[in-house]
Amino acid sequence: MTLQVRGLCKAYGQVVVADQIDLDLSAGQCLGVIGPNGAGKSSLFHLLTGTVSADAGQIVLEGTDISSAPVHRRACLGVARAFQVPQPFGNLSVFQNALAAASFAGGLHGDAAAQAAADALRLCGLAAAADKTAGALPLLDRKRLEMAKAVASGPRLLLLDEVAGGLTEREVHQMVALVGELKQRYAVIWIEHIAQALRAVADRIMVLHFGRKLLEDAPARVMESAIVHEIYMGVPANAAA
Ligand SMILES: Nc1ncnc2c1ncn2[C@@H]1O[C@H](COP(=O)(O)OP(=O)(O)OP(=O)(O)O)[C@@H](O)[C@H]1O
Repeated sequence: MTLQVRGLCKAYGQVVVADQIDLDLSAGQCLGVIGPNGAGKSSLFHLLTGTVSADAGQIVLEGTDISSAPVHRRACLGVARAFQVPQPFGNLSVFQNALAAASFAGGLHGDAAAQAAADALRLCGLAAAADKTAGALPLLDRKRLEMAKAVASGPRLLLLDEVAGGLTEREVHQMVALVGELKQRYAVIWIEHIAQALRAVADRIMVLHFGRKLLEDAPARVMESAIVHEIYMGVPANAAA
């Protein structure tokens, strides 16, 4: 098991962002995460990466308890995140961006870092763009680079934060194909508002609301569930029965 989370809790005063969250995820699996604005989706990623510390609960990555580990330690152990808004070093080349991720987040040096960067670019469809200036890439390629940086760091757990947001329908298909490739190697958690993208690649979808896991099930069952209709469309669960 790549990731085991037990009883994860976090509140900011009265605002509960994680309420006894349990998760189990293995390499080869993609867990989709949905929920209305403020449900606690981004907070879950902050708690997993360590940018925010939990009030209670346990996070175990490949058998190592990382609950109290700082951000850089978790990154070296294999927690990687691709952000919704790509944040490349705009003046550096695509390759240099991937190399920086392999070096600083992945802890690699010399040839090993260069190899990891090249492999990540190839996997993410950016090999031909390696020498381009990162800031000049079109949006889909900037998103690919965001994923490649995460891959170059040597992840075990890949956290994808709305990586399909802002893309055209055709580009969303390409992103789905890429996530499908990545999940064959890593455990993937994907926060995404685009339902058909999650349906296409997620093995399970978790629904968060006020920090609580309301549901975790196969995508089709989640999308058809009365709970999801209620929290997104205001249709009372008992009215759908
Ligand atoms: N540092 C903080 N201090 C106080 N409240 C916070 C803090 N970070 C998040 N919150 C609150 O916690 C709640 C959950 O926020 P979070 O960003 O996790 O939600 P989300 O599901 O990712 O929402 P969205 O879809 O809008 O990105 C929100 O009400 C937010 O205002």
